[in-house]
Amino acid sequence: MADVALVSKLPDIPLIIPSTPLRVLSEYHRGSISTTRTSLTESSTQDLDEPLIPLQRARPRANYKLADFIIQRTLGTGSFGRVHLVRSKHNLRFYAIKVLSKDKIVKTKQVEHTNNEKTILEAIQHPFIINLWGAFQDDSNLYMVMDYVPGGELFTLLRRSNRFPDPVAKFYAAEVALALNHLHSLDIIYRDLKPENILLNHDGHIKIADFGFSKRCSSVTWTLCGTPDYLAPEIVGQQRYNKSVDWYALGVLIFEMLSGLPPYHQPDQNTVALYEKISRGPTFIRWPPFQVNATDLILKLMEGDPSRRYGNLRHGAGDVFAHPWFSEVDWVKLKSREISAPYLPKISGDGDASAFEKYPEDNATALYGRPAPDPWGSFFPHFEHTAVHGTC
Ligand SMILES: Nc1ncnc2c1ncn2[C@@H]1O[C@H](COP(=O)(O)OP(=O)(O)OP(=O)(O)O)[C@@H](O)[C@H]1O
Repeated sequence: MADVALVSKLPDIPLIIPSTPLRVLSEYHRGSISTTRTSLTESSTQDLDEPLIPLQRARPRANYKLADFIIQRTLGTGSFGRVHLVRSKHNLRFYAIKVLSKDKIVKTKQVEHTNNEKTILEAIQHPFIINLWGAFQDDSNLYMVMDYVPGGELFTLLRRSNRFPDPVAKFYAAEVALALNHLHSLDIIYRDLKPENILLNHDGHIKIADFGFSKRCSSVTWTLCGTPDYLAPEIVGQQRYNKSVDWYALGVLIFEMLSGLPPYHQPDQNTVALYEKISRGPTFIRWPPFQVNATDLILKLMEGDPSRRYGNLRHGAGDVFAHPWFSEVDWVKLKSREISAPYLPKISGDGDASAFEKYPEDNATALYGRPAPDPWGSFFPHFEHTAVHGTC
């Protein structure tokens, strides 16, 4: 392990952040996809798994209800609902609540993914992964109460900076690698790594959010899900795959951080053309002038054959940690957040949400907690039915 911590040098490296309006940035947000192939269902994958030891809760059970919070504003929107900044009426702290429409989840066949998100998140305690404090439901929606991460998305910082200098990309990549290693040690595949899902805390360290596609799996699985730019060739090729798809995605992330765009990006490219390029592999692309070690690690992570991919070899994540591109990283100090982050979000106070883009506040919040027919409640047994009726 290196004596000199990476990143003791990092704060000297200026990040050039032009003041691009956030609304423009949001147009480039990439949607995640999820399709469970009909011939091979999720349940068939269970048969291939060795039995898994049930996950333990990382925090004591907390019972929340809508009336415990005052909703402040929207922080983000997703396929099934919104994430709001809220304030607890009891301890006056700020939290983020993700609200998901049960109807939309059922209609898009995401019930299992949503239940996975909740059970997995409540079992994880890691410095670089979002904390889930509790979850509940009312007649129409599911609610997940998380720590509020005020620094915004790494995506926003990257688009505003155009690209990151090598040591900055290395800092974020190293924190992501630690988080992935932790997830994999619990047999969890994350499956949606991208800058949009990496949030920055007040101290500039990362918090990975959005576990909507994460899954416990000790061996292989089949579901086509993730974000097209970040899909490993075996997912695109509809083959079975394992947690090494997360290491592949780390390779794409490093490429995107260093160059500003993902490896196979082309404006107005359709998904079929993108998938063809992913299948052919990164040696066919024109490489920007990265440092030799960076290129080498990206190629080892984006290896098309999972049995030869870094992170999936005999030494597992150890090979990634020991790669020369990471040679300056003091992994122990990094994990304990003793290393200063390269960029400190400008946050004026506890509930400051200026790092997030502004979303029109529709009147959906007025409907939260309202009595309604509830045909889907039993599909979500881990979300307690505790919501009060009426406004919050
Ligand atoms: N704990 C949090 N603190 C601050 N902001 C958050 C938090 N969780 C989520 N967000 C914001 O809300 C956005 C949407 O959250 P998330 O990705 O979890 O929702 P989603 O519905 O699963 O989205 P998608 O459909 O894109 O997968 C995030 O990109 C982020 O900007």
